[in-house]
Amino acid sequence: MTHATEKIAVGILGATGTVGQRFIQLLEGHPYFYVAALGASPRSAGKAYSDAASRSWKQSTAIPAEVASLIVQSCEVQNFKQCRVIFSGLDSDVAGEIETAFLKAEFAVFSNAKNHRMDPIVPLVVPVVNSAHLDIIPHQRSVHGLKKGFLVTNANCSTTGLVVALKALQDAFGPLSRVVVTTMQAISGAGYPGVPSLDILGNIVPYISGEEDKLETECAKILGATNSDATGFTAPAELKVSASCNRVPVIDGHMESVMVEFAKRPAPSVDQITAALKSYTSDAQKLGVPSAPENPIIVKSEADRPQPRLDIMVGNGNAIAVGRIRECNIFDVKFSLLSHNTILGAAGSSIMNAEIAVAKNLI
Ligand SMILES: NC(=O)C1=CN([C@@H]2O[C@H](COP(=O)(O)OP(=O)(O)OC[C@H]3O[C@@H](n4cnc5c(N)ncnc54)[C@H](OP(=O)(O)O)[C@@H]3O)[C@@H](O)[C@H]2O)C=CC1
Ligand SMILES: N[C@@H](CC(=O)OP(=O)(O)O)C(=O)O
Repeated sequence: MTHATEKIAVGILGATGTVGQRFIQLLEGHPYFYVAALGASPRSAGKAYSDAASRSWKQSTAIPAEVASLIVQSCEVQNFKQCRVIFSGLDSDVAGEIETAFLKAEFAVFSNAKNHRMDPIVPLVVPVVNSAHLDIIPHQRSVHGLKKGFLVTNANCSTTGLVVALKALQDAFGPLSRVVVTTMQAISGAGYPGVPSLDILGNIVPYISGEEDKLETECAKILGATNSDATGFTAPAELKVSASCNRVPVIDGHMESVMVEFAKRPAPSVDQITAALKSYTSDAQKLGVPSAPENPIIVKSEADRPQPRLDIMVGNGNAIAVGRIRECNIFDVKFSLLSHNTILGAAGSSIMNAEIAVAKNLI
């Protein structure tokens, strides 16, 4: 059989960027999807992908041959008619309007950009945490008068790693009251060409524009639930998150130092917390989608782990690594976590969300 009869045609918007490239790499040989169209800015439109991305391609695998020769399109709906699914890695300066146009044209849109994340009828889904939030899609469709189209967003990449651990703790021990997180974020988080080498080599920059606000607001939406008629989301009342974000000279992988306080007393012990993190499972696993990691959380027992260079590919980049779980003399527990910012933190989550949407017959 041909691709078209076996697999679902997908388009990638922002295909030349850091996230777009990761989509192309992860979709090579994907069992459900094949790349049928690519979009980027007017600077790239009209060129073969291999020419448009010749300088910016930074993946450790080559551009797949069937993608290299595709002509990059401008991000207009009529250029993607053959696609059912749109993965967006668009710059947030343009993502809002372009993604809305694709939604209204009945595409299933999976976005990495911040623009629609806090929209009250858009699910903000980390696939190993809250895929149940896809239940709002029938309501979203009815609001927009759509039959097949919908829009799902991923979280900010630092939020993504954090909420996996927080969800495991919330499921096991009830509501969390306070979370303090300090991030050490890789330069690939800033896209390409990103942070100038003179700013980051041998240095740490204690500021990432807008990042702390996103961590502080997105966690509550993700850790909340859909309301009883699946027309909105309710956030956990108790949760307060405070974030401090830093850019560090690491290529891929966001590390986070996390302190957590539980709402209920007495707080669980370090052993109970460790066991809960190790045994955490997600709906993505239960649905058996191809990208779901066997264990969403890998607990490292060595005193000096996780580390980006050694642990970044846990679960093929779709799990998080947690270590240094210990008592905290201000809150209840503290630990370090690591997640892949362009896999689980971006393209990998979008792809797993789309796999889940297929499993739930939304596509
Ligand atoms: N990098 C990461 O770790 C994460 C990124 N994100 C989000 O994902 C999105 C992409 O990020 P990233 O890949 O890092 O960014 P990049 O800057 O590397 O890529 C941006 C992409 O957007 C395209 N683009 C820019 N302007 C336009 C335009 N006017 N019309 C159409 N396309 C345009 C670019 O095309 P061209 O090459 O032609 O200029 C490029 O393909 C952003 O919204 C970002 O916030 C989310 C989570 C993690
Ligand atoms: N701001 C993140 C990446 C990103 O683009 O996030 P967002 O999609 O929330 O703007 C980083 O710099 O590491």
